[in-house]
Amino acid sequence: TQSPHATYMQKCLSLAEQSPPRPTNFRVGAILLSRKDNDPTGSADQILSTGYTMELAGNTHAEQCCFANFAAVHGVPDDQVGSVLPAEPGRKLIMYVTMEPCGKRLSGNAPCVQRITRTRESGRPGIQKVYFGVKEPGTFVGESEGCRMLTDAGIEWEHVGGFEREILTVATAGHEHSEAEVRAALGEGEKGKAKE
Ligand SMILES: Nc1nc(=O)c(N)c(NC[C@H](O)[C@H](O)[C@H](O)COP(=O)(O)O)[nH]1
Ligand SMILES: [Zn+2]
Repeated sequence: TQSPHATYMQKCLSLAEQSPPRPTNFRVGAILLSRKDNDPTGSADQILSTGYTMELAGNTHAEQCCFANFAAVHGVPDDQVGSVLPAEPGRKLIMYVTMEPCGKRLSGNAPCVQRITRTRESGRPGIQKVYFGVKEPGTFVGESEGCRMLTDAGIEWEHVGGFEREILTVATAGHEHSEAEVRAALGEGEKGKAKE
């Protein structure tokens, strides 16, 4: 059975390409969906929302826009999105995102891992699993904390391989040394050469 992860990662990449390039963040795309239990091909998936970096006004992240878009459709403020996300038995909420959700932001705005964990408040199941295409490169915050924080919050995560170079190229398009950053993140920097 063909897993749906690659298809969704490519959809997230298309979303990320709509993000305006900036030197101060990464261009990322995110999809929120509801998946029926024991449906490995995602044949019964229901897409609930999508988002990309700076889709909404201000210094907004893809995951943040994904939640904000859903909250807007349901007439609640962003920080109450958990109260309107579906909580159906036999289905799970899943997020696909091109880059590991941030655990820390230089701007000091609420990190996306916090926004994801908050969907599990007041007894609602919220987001159960996050699939991402690359770990966050060290450009802004050094060693990324997102995965560890998701695990600490009891949220599963999984890396979907195969799109690293494309994801990083799109993510860093607004950066002055994008190519070097991509090579470094892929481990093709000085260290990489030594291995050859
Ligand atoms: N997963 C993820 N989705 C995004 O949409 C996005 N822009 C980032 N980027 C992570 C990076 O760590 C922060 O962009 C910098 O730390 C700057 O912080 P601000 O974005 O200004 O709050 N990460
Ligand atoms: Zn974020």
